[in-house]
Amino acid sequence: MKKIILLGYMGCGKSTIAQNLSKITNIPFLDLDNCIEKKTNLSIKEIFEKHGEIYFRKLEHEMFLELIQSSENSIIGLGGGTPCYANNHLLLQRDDLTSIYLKASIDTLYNRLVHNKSKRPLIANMEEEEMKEFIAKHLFDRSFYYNHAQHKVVVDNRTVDETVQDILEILA
Ligand SMILES: Nc1ncnc2c1ncn2[C@@H]1O[C@H](COP(=O)(O)OP(=O)(O)OP(=O)(O)O)[C@@H](O)[C@H]1O
Ligand SMILES: O=C(O)C1=C[C@@H](O)[C@@H](O)[C@H](O)C1
Ligand SMILES: [Mg+2]
Repeated sequence: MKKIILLGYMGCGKSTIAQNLSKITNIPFLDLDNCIEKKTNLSIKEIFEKHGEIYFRKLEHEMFLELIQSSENSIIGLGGGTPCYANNHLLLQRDDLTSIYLKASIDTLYNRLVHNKSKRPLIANMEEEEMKEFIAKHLFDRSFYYNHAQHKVVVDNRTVDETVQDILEILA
């Protein structure tokens, strides 16, 4: 069985969907952000604060490689920016992986992130008014990388269960 990679913008539901997919399929779930936190013993927020984003992107690339090179079956939830740095987007196309972009609109992302931004360093200090414009621009820049995924699932107006079903159809 190929490793399943879920990717997409912050708040698109990678961690939530991966956890639910894991319960149904019995395939273990690994969250790339959590793996980095465990390895460094620091939160993502602390890594950004203490060492800066470039250092985080290096750790992220190394952890991504480590996870896809292991022989274990797994569902891997990437960080929101993982495909956009260090040529990670090219790894999404490997034959031994199934990569799935969870595609959410600007409105869906804004509504999910606006009250839940403190653990996300890129938006933590932003006023609500500037957040929507930031998400719109950022998503536009990042879509090029996200679109390298082998599959795309639109998550707007879908429940967690519906999105999990959409993914199961891709895997069937
Ligand atoms: N239909 C849905 N599918 C997925 N998540 C949903 C849905 N409806 C609401 N949510 C909520 O949206 C949020 C999605 O956040 P989640 O942490 O899963 O995203 P993420 O893509 O892992 O973000 P990050 O890149 O910041 O780790 C959660 O609070 C989740 O409960
Ligand atoms: O979108 C991003 O660049 C990020 C998303 C999170 O998952 C974390 O990986 C970190 O906060 C950076
Ligand atoms: Mg997550």
